[in-house]
Amino acid sequence: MIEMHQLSKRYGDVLAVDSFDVTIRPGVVTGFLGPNGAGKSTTMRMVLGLDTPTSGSVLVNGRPYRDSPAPITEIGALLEAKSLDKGRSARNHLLALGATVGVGASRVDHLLELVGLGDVAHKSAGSFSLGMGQRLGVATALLGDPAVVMLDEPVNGLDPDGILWIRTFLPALAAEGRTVLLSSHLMSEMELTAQHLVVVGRGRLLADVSMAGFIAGATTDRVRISSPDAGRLRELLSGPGVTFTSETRGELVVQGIPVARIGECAAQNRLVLHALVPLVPSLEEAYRALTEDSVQYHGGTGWTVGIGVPAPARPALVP
Ligand SMILES: Nc1ncnc2c1ncn2[C@@H]1O[C@H](COP(=O)(O)OP(=O)(O)OP(=O)(O)O)[C@@H](O)[C@H]1O
Repeated sequence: MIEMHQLSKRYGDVLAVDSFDVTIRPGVVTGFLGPNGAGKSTTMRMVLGLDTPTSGSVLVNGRPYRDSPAPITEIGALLEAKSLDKGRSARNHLLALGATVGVGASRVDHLLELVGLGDVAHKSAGSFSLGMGQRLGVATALLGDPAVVMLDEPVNGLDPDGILWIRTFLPALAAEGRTVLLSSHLMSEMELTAQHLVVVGRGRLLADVSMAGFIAGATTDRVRISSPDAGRLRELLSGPGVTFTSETRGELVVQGIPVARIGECAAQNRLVLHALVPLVPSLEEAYRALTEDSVQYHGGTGWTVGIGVPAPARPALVP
């Protein structure tokens, strides 16, 4: 378990982490989300004792990580996949690290197989692709069979097979009773992997809530209509504030008009409906709605972050 108590970090004028009160619990994968510069890496560095909090504290399994008598069994982390001795083979890299903490060859070989590097165990880690380096980083994090696993962007550079592996592997680690904290900018993967979310923006805690609660709190007013009279319905529903975001033969997605009004309109005009479905937002839509005010670094394409509609009132996302 990771417990943050009023955890804060200031770099000069920048309050990178502002009074986080968060507990990352065992048994589930917790996703750590936030725009660039939100404070995720700073938080993870403080968890590991690599950065000292300006104020507040963070405990790993009940004590500061620096005070742990057997740190490698407390927490395994992947922060920078390429921080390894590139001259060594993958196996020798793990053996060298393992030797400092009493982990032997059989566990190293088991881990290499587990992360899919068994066939290249004797290749130089310096020749590894980004994705292979990520796999080796995950193996390194797991060397000490740690109770807490913390991975920063582990999916970065992985091929589809590797992405699928992370998607099943991390929930399996959590199901064993471990605490798993995962940061990623890949929303679709996060939605499939994490059961709980901690969302930060500009150093502030924006949400600490279950995945289901997060998505349920962000309603969209998009409705999918399937009807042989789709063209006529479109004419009748058109008006100020109403947009049609997708249209194929016999199907419309309309935004800006309540679902009940659409049904009434169809009934009044004796139009046949095959389906009238309020659309559930994706994690990406829910995330953008919550963080659109917290994005500091916008691209220069004229594209606006956010889903184009005002964020609806949402239930509290921080306990
Ligand atoms: N060593 C440092 N010195 C000064 N400022 C720093 C330092 N580390 C981070 N910052 C600042 O703290 C803020 C939070 O940075 P951090 O790297 O924690 O964000 P992040 O959420 O991990 O971003 P990203 O998603 O881009 O990795 C940023 O404004 C960053 O510029």
